[in-house]
Formats: sequence, structure tokens, C-alpha cells
Amino acid sequence: MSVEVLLDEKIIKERIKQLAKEIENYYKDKTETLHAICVLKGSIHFFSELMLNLNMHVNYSFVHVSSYAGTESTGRIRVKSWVDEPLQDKYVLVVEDIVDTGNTLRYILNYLKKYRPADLKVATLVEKEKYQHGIPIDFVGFKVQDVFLIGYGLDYEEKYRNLPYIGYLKNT
Ligand SMILES: O=P(O)(O)OC[C@H]1O[C@H](OP(=O)(O)OP(=O)(O)O)[C@H](O)[C@@H]1O
Ligand code: HPA
Repeated sequence: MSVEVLLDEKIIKERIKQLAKEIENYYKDKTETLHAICVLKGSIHFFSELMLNLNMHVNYSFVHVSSYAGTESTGRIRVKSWVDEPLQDKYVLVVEDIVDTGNTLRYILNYLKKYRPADLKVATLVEKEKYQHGIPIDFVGFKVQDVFLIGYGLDYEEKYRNLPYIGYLKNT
């Protein structure tokens, strides 16, 4: 197996800088601190790079959810940890590494809506092109083909998260 690079480190970092500008622009008239929620584990690198590029006040929260076995979604979302701050009337931004089937994001949004935030938006580094999950995503880094991705936080059986680029495994 070898890794075929799809998005290199430079392209990823440049796009994250642009996304940060889009996000700043959207929140520019809001006086409240932004509550950014990192969806672990996969979003760790995207969240960190995005936050480092955001020139505004941000409060960090973390949720840890998981639903994949190998390359397939089990469809069952296991919540390993959840936000413990009040989000009522807050400006909330969910930060995902990837939206694939949309199952994870749908689950997270449904729960977060119950906190009655003032505003609930989503940023994802990658969205798979094939799915018609019907969830509006406000800030999308890259739309990619339907191939199982690894790197920059994305794993295959817990490996490859620490690759500085995004790619896929190829039989050689
Ligand atoms: O749109 P979906 O098909 O639901 O896929 C997206 C989710 O899958 C991955 O998480 P995973 O369950 O693999 O956990 P991890 O972040 O710890 O790797 C990824 O980080 C997203 O949260
Ligand atoms: O393509 C993927 N790669 C890694 N994790 C994922 N979770 C959903 N889709 C993917």
C-alpha cells in the first residue's frame, strides 16, 4: 500500500486561512464571543489551524464522538464526551474534519439545537461530493471525490492521523 496525496500541506493551510477570513467576516458584527466546538478526534488539526488563523475572541469546547469501523460508517454514533458549557444564546460554530454520510453532523446538530444557541453554524475541512445528506454546511474547505481519506486528522483504524497532508491508500 502507498499513500496518494490529494491535498498537500500548503494547499490545506492556504484554504484554512481563507476559511478563517470567511468566518471572521460572517461574525464581524456580532459582539459575543464565538463558541467553537472541535469534534474529536479527527478535527484536531483543522480546529487548531483554523483557530490560530481566527482574529477574534473564541471559546473552545470539545466533543468526542465516533461511528466508523474501518472505512464504513456503522450508523451508530457513540458519544465519548460532550460539551459541558451552557450554550443558550451563544454563537456556536461546529468544526468538523469531514462530512461524509452526514450521520455524525446530523446527530451533533440535533443535540446542540436543544441548547437553544443564538446561532449555530458548521465549518468542515472536507465534504464528500457524492452524498445528498441535505445538511447545510456554512464553511466548506474542500469538496472531494468519494474515496476513503487519511491524514490531517483523518484516520484509517486510528493510523495516519498525523500525516501533514490528506490522501488515500492505494494498492501498489
Ligand atoms: O459524515 P459521517 O459519515 O458521519 O463521517 C464523518 C465523521 O467520521 C469521522 O469520525 P469517526 O467516527 O471516524 O471518529 P474519529 O473522528 O475519532 O476518527 C469524522 O471525524 C467525522 O466526525
Ligand atoms: O474518508 C474518510 N476518512 C477517514 N474518516 C472518515 N470518516 C468519514 N469519512 C472518512
